[in-house]
Amino acid sequence: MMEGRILKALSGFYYVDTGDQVVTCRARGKFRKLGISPLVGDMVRISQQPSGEGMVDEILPRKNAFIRPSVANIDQLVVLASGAIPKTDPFLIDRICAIAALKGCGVIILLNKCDLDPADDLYEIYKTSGIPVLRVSAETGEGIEELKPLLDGKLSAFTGNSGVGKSSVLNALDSDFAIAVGEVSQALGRGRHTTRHVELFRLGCGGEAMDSPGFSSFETDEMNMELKERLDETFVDFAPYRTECRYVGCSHTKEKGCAVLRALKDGEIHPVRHRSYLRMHEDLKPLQAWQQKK
Ligand SMILES: Nc1nc2c(ncn2[C@@H]2O[C@H](COP(=O)(O)OP(=O)(O)OP(=O)(O)O)[C@@H](O)[C@H]2O)c(=O)[nH]1
Ligand SMILES: [Zn+2]
Repeated sequence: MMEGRILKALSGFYYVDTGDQVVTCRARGKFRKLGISPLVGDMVRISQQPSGEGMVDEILPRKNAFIRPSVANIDQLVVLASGAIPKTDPFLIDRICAIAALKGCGVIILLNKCDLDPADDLYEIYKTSGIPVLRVSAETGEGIEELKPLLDGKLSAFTGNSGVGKSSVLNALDSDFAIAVGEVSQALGRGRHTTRHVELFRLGCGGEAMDSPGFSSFETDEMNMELKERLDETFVDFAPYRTECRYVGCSHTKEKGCAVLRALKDGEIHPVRHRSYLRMHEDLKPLQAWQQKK
């Protein structure tokens, strides 16, 4: 009996890192009967069959799980953004941050391509939000050393709009990343941009990371009743105010005596953050309990 983390799931095989080796495993039939599939990021108990084949016997309790990409136990989302082309819409960042908060995941915002553009607007928005924000450049290496300790000991999922530099930053952190990803693509006979699977990569500086472009499809998959009910909790910058509103259940949209709106007026909450909140609040409005999947 060994324990390890699933690094990769491909064609019914699970690649489990036990610390000193990566064991290729199949999953016990009971999981399918129970309707559970082991996910990348899962901590599992495995055993070795007499034939030498590994078997996933048990999935240890998950900290969290995501639908697309289907991964588990993410400690933090590293949200890449850029002030240069492609310029990042703060609404994308805010949606990701809200869902991360809902799932008990940390967030770091990286303003990449700062060699081209310092992304002052984005920096202003997040500086006061309580979400760590760091300027980096995969090109010049700026900020990369400061980033390393923030990743150490954690499982981080790198996300952000296409072309923002996720792979480039991962390469700047550890040049073996490109090689590891390249090998997989070659084995599959297609480029990495078309590969659909997710894979964890162990960074030389400590920590594990995954490149997960799929997280931009968050808005459709993870916009659910729970988010609707807890939306204001997921805006960490509202935390000091949202319990101070005059009315219990205040929606922080137009109520009299709303402490969030007061903080907005006083400049304590950035207007762009509150605008994102209003937009999400509107988007979630039509969602009814009966529409919930599963
Ligand atoms: N000047 C500059 N260019 C960068 C930087 N980071 C990435 N790039 C360039 O931006 C382009 C996109 O970078 P990628 O790392 O492929 O972006 P990605 O986010 O992984 O893109 P997808 O895989 O499409 O999601 C490439 O041409 C990079 O060379 C940077 O810090 N500065
Ligand atoms: Zn309020």
